[in-house]
Amino acid sequence: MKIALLGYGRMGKTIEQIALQRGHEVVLKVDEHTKNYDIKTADIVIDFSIPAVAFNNISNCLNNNVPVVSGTTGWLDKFNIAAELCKQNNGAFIYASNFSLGVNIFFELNEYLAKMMRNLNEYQISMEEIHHTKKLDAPSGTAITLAEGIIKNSDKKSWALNVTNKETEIPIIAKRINDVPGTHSVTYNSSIDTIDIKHTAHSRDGFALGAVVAAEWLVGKTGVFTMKDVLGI
Ligand SMILES: NC(=O)C1=CN([C@@H]2O[C@H](COP(=O)(O)OP(=O)(O)OC[C@H]3O[C@@H](n4cnc5c(N)ncnc54)[C@H](OP(=O)(O)O)[C@@H]3O)[C@@H](O)[C@H]2O)C=CC1
Ligand SMILES: O=C(O)C1=N[C@H](C(=O)O)C[C@H](O)C1
Repeated sequence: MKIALLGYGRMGKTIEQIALQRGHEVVLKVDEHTKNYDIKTADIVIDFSIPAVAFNNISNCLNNNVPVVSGTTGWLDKFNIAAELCKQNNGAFIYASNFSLGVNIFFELNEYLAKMMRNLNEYQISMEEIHHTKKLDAPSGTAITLAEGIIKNSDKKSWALNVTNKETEIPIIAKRINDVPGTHSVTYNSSIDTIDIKHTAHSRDGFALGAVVAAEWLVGKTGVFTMKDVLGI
């Protein structure tokens, strides 16, 4: 496949390495300084850019009939507009807050646990995410997906960053430490015991591999998809 990378930072560079190892060609690399470029030279775009430009990048792809995989977080207030644009243009689009296989298994485990904990009111739930100090958004997209998975399967109604006084809110503590690639945990605490589930990324390779696998899967399809579709879980 001919791949265009919108965003050529930590993730763009890791994706390039994995794409080349899997026999693909990177025909375009766009960063903040790239002036004029044509995404139509590519079979697929992979967008790992910044929250402020992700929606424009995705719209540009959909308006030019180029399939697009996006992992950029922090722009999801416009997700429904992007999904509608994809449908109108008969395009192809996958967004995931986290492309790694391990985290997508963790998402399933989180929902299963939330269902089991639903009526156990003696347990207090909390979440923690830890990332490197260069991260622009908080809480992480992955933490928001985890919180949504709990809300869908419990009587919690919303999440709150760092502090909450409301029984119906899930507190998400966001920590920024050195070069941490991404650590997420969900904790149910009672006076008797604590149940923790945790995913620790050791590098960015899992995110990048998942994004390239999603791109390979998306080419030739039309619709708005998720990593559940790609992984068949
Ligand atoms: N879904 C997932 O699995 C994962 C998602 N992410 C998300 O991916 C995004 C990128 O992360 P990361 O690579 O660490 O961030 P970086 O800051 O390292 O990279 C962002 C890149 O976007 C570029 N950029 C800035 N403006 C534009 C623009 N107008 N058009 C195109 N590119 C632009 C930057 O350019 P310049 O270098 O010139 O500043 C940089 O190359 C974040 O939102 C992060 O949360 C991260 C890991 C996994
Ligand atoms: O910015 C990052 O680095 C990461 N962002 C994603 C998120 O916001 O969840 C995924 C991963 O945790 C790394």
